[in-house]
Amino acid sequence: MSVKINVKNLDFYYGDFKALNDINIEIEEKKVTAFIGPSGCGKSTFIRTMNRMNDLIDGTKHTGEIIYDGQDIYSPKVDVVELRKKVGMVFQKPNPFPKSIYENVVFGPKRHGIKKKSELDKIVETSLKDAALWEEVKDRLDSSAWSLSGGQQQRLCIARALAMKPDVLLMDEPTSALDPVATSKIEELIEELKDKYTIVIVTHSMQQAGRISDNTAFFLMGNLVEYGETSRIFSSPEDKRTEDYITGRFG
Ligand SMILES: Nc1ncnc2c1ncn2[C@@H]1O[C@H](COP(=O)(O)OP(=O)(O)OP(=O)(O)O)[C@@H](O)[C@H]1O
Repeated sequence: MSVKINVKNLDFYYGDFKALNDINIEIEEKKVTAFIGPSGCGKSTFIRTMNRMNDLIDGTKHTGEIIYDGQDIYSPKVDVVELRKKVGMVFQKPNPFPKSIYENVVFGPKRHGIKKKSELDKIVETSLKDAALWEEVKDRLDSSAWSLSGGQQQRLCIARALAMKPDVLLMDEPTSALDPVATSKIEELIEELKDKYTIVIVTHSMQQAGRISDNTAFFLMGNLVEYGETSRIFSSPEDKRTEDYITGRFG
């Protein structure tokens, strides 16, 4: 197995509150890793540390390391803008910009200095194809992104992340605001994307984790209780707390 992100002894604090406690995990390359656990256990906090989105919140601090591409992402040598380009993120609620479909996809590449129309056109087509949205929007690229359905908007947000040519895609409950049909489209898409990208997904749905992930990590009150192959975690969990959670006996 090839490790893409190696987290070592990570503690994370909001002010005095310790939200993550001594997390150690190896995220496998080109696999889907699901984070599950009850509300407030630290799943979102943890996924947000992986591209330093928590830096935007005042009063946070951490100890430990997140090794990506051979170095700690919190090292002063790391350029956060470059890091977020390589480790892209898709959020719970689709959040396209109030711009056209085309402009949403090229937003990042343009900010990174790509100006040539032919190059931008190519990025739009490739990213939308990879996000399984091209066929639905190719004749209306100039329409507002807000004219799309929720599921289409979320695929557009995935296309927007893919336009940056990321290496890792972090998804924080990407289907929680979507209906079952749109959800299954995103799940199919994730299945396809893992050929090219390392994917980490936070999900409230154990069924979803079971359907789409290769590995599952179960969190409880800031601790990583158990981590392993999804089929094993769901069929024979080693920790009683994992078993209670996946069988619905938790709490
Ligand atoms: N910006 C913040 N400031 C202070 N505390 C926070 C902040 N964000 C999260 N927390 C706290 O950190 C803990 C973990 O929250 P987090 O959102 O990571 O959990 P979660 O497992 O993703 O929950 P959910 O499934 O409900 O989204 C919670 O106790 C939460 O109240």
